[in-house]
Amino acid sequence: MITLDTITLSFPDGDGRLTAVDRVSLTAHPGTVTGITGPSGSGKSSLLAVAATLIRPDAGRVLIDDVDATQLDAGDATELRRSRIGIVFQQSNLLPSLTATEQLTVMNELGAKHSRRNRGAASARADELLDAVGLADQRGKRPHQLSGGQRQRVNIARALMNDPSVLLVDEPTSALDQERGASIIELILRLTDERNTSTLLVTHDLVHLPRMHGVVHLVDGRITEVARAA
Ligand SMILES: Nc1ncnc2c1ncn2[C@@H]1O[C@H](COP(=O)(O)OP(=O)(O)OP(=O)(O)O)[C@@H](O)[C@H]1O
Repeated sequence: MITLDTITLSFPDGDGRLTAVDRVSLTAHPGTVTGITGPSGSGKSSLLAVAATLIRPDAGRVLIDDVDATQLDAGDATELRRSRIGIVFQQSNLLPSLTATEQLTVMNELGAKHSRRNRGAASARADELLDAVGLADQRGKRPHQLSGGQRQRVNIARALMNDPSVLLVDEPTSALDQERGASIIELILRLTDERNTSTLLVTHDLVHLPRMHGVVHLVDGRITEVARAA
């Protein structure tokens, strides 16, 4: 579970500061996808970066399974991120020289020390996840040999490698056509259900929102609207 409690985040802006996220609170429960939407510059990616413990907010708490990440030192926050949080960035950041399987197994090396798998178990886990995202027959391919949709599936599988309880996804459909985008959203919904993750999904694509369990709408860093469970 993830709770963002009264998060405020600002950036230096000329002589003053620009408030990118303004007192935002939300909770995502296991097995649900909460959509975060809003116009360009409304703070969606900034909010996700705070949820990912990549940026410390000016104020507010980030509770990951009841641990307040904002109170941890950098090392413990990194450990928490690696063990509990899966992140799918907007830009595919797959490593060009690695096969799909290796993109996942390398995450095992980076995972929290106490939960690291041995090589065989990591490889079996990678196979199982690539199977789950529909890439069982593409395991040996490198990013340039995969389509945009397939690369996004590898990204999603990779984010799940270390059994996160929280899954954070930034604009997963932006580089895809409508049909492929819709199938990526369906995949995230299914994996959220099967793996019981608390998922936050940033999208500006309104067509996907009815499929989400909850939706928050941001304008100028503030929540202006909450639909359903969020
Ligand atoms: N590192 C930064 N330094 C300064 N200002 C920033 C930084 N990151 C974001 N901002 C500003 O914070 C505000 C929110 O940006 P953010 O990227 O979170 O919006 P967004 O809703 O994700 O936009 P988009 O849909 O275009 O990706 C914007 O005004 C942006 O210019």
